Amino acid sequence: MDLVDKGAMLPLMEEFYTIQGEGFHKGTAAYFVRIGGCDVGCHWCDVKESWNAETHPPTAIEHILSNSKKYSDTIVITGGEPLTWDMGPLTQGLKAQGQHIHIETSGAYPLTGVWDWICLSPKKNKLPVGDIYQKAHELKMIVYNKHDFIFAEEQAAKVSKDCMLYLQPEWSVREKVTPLIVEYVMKHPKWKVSLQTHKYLNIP
Ligand SMILES: C[S@@+](CC[C@H](N)C(=O)[O-])C[C@H]1O[C@@H](n2cnc3c(N)ncnc32)[C@H](O)[C@@H]1O
Ligand SMILES: Nc1nc2[nH]cc(C(=O)O)c2c(=O)[nH]1
Ligand code: SF4
Ligand SMILES: [Mg+2]
Repeated sequence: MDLVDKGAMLPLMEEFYTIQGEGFHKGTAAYFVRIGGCDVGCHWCDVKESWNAETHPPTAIEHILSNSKKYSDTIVITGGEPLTWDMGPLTQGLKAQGQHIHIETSGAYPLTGVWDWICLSPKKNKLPVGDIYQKAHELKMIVYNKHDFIFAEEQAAKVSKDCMLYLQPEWSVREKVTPLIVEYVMKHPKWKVSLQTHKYLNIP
């Protein structure tokens, strides 16, 4: 649809007020906006229901703007893969309301929108494109197996020197990989551990 192509409407899956569970801003209250649509296809993705954009109603950005304003100064745009869509209109609207805007992205599509915080989480099957490596504030690598440490270092070589580096266990194998991450971070202290703390807290 034309309005979706322009970013004036977006396939909205859900919006919820919670605590950022992961990465640098872990522990901070934030309003999450989950946009449907992703073709990256991570086999361990914890929101596969987001993938098919057609199952999520095209929603006017004005609706997202007025809802988000009621809840928080900090907005996290996630998905699905939010950069599937033009994030310009939504983020300009949020900025105009004085909100801080964060994105959770694989970087698989060109960066659009204005952002206060970019969390880049690269995926092997569809690598980040364009200049997002230099713009990312944090790099959050998911560890499912041992090879993911090698992939993590390859990706860390591409980000800016000020970018925070996180290793996060893939949830279904957390008992196996968390000890490996702990050992790795002690050996390579430029990395920090990120846990999906919202799942331990039983919050969204
Ligand atoms: C669901 S994704 C949506 C945003 C974007 N598509 C991305 O992958 O960055 C949000 C975050 O959850 C992470 N994630 C997804 N499934 C996970 C899992 N099973 N275990 C740990 N982290 C996961 C992603 O790597 C990403 O950092
Ligand atoms: N609480 C909470 N924190 C999160 N950080 C990143 C999430 C995401 O799915 O993008 C997420 C999420 O789904 N819930
Ligand atoms: S890129 Fe993100 S939303 Fe898409 S499949 Fe991977 S983890 Fe899931
Ligand atoms: Mg999540």
